[in-house]
Amino acid sequence: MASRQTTHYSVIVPAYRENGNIRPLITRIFAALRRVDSPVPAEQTEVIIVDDNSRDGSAETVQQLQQEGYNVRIIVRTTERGLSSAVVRGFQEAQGDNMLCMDADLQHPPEYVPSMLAAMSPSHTFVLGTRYGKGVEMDKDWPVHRRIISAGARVLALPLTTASDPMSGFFGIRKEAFLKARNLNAGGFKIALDLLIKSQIPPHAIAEVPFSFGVRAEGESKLTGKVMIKYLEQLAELYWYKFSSLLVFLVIFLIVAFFVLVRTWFGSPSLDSQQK
Ligand SMILES: Nc1nc2c(ncn2[C@@H]2O[C@H](COP(=O)(O)OP(=O)(O)O[C@H]3O[C@H](CO)[C@@H](O)[C@H](O)[C@@H]3O)[C@@H](O)[C@H]2O)c(=O)[nH]1
Repeated sequence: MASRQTTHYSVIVPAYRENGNIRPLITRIFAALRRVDSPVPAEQTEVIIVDDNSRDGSAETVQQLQQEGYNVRIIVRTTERGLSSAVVRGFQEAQGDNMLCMDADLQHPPEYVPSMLAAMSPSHTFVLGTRYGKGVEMDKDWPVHRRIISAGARVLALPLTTASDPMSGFFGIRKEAFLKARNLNAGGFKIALDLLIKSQIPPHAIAEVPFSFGVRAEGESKLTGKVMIKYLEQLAELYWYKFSSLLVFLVIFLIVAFFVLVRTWFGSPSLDSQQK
């Protein structure tokens, strides 16, 4: 197992009832990292699974994988729940400077992990796996309603960021950028969007990596109506976060402009009228 000092790369996997996907995920990540052409050494990479007390054998599977020599550990949370807060916890625990987040369900291709990890640097502090890049095709089995929800969610976020797919759950951030973020929204699913704004990632610091979003290998999606409502709440908060100072400036400007106009229209009392 890699020692604390040599872990430069961390992969964070939020997981809830994903036991069936954990073994193929971990073995495929490390197979990709062990390839001779991998830009990132497997020995310098850790995987952290943040599980919300699934009680489906996930912890035992991780234990077996550890015994087989894989650098993977599991954090089992018993008092907290939720995808975004699980990702934040993983980032807090990560030892690496380059931190990647991906789903457990193999919708994010594990073979992309080495290049995604390597894409982060002090000048590219954010890497985004995008489903809207050139030549990317959505899996034809991806349900129509999910495509519509995804497109709608993306349009609503357009004024907030230049990133092409801020809804993506396949993204990475450098530790120093993550540490800049304050008051992260730990509810809902859209932690990448929150980080892009609250870590103040400039457009030129975002490296985008196009990938094809597959369908779930096993288990069920946890994206419910409640998660979508949480997204709308999050958007309202982010709009306020990003545009409130502009709004205050605009209001002050309008008030000043109003008084200037009133003064110009009605004029100040002339000297003549004052002398009368
Ligand atoms: N620890 C923890 N993990 C969770 C929870 N809810 C979901 N997860 C884990 O988070 C990952 C994504 O959850 P899914 O339920 O599979 O989400 P999805 O519907 O496929 O949505 C994905 O794609 C969206 C884009 O369409 C993304 O916006 C979203 O973030 C996610 O990546 C999976 O590994 C899942 O086990 C939770 O409450 N706690």
